[in-house]
Amino acid sequence: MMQVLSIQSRATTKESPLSGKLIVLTGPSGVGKGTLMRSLLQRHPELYYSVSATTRAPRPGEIDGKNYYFISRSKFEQLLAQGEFLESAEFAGNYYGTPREAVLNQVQSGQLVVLEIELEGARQVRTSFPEALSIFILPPSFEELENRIRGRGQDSEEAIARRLQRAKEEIQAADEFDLQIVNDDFETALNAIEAALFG
Ligand SMILES: Nc1nc2c(ncn2[C@@H]2O[C@H](COP(=O)(O)OP(=O)(O)O)[C@@H](O)[C@H]2O)c(=O)[nH]1
Ligand SMILES: Nc1ncnc2c1ncn2[C@@H]1O[C@H](COP(=O)(O)OP(=O)(O)O)[C@@H](O)[C@H]1O
Repeated sequence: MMQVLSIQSRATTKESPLSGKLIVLTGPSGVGKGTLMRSLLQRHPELYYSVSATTRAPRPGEIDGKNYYFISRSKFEQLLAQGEFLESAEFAGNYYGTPREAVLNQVQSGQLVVLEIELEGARQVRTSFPEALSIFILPPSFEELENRIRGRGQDSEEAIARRLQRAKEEIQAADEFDLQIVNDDFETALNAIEAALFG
């Protein structure tokens, strides 16, 4: 369960200068972000992967505190009101948010911190952390995206429909990001992310 973090006082909307590096990874549901992140973390365990809070129910195999902090809507709204999130958004009927203090501490201690977040959250981070590196993961085609989200077998028909509708809007925004990487061949995409992070 996520600890309620100490309240951060913020004089300005811009966060303090960073000594580490913040990376934002965004892409439509089902494109392969989670799979890419798991492989990247296996190659680079020194990366700090920001665990988000969400009101979505856990999928089979998802662990509280590892994949997400799974919390109630009232808890999420309490944390949001207390300014505990670096960014937050509603996506497909659930809330998602990045714990502010954990991320700031890690970046300010010189870590490479990865946020795997959707488009609205990425836009908020772009405002408060203009120096963050933002990467958008694209599917090779919309049909392939649908095949993957169905193939994953973890979303209801209603959830799939909502996610695919949102995916059309998100893909239109890909050019807002510093880098667009097509996740067609998995290893190629993984190597491209690695090259972006480590040069
Ligand atoms: N804004 C924001 N989006 C998040 C956060 N955590 C996860 N997301 C995004 O929420 C969307 C839905 O995530 P999830 O329910 O795990 O579904 P999936 O993308 O199909 O695996 C994805 O685009 C995630 O990248 C967060 O803390 N903030
Ligand atoms: N390059 C790829 N080619 C084919 N299938 C992929 C590829 N990358 C991921 N997948 C599969 O697509 C599905 C969705 O991947 P996932 O990582 O859950 O997406 P996201 O986290 O973006 O929602 C999973 O079944 C995953 O194994």
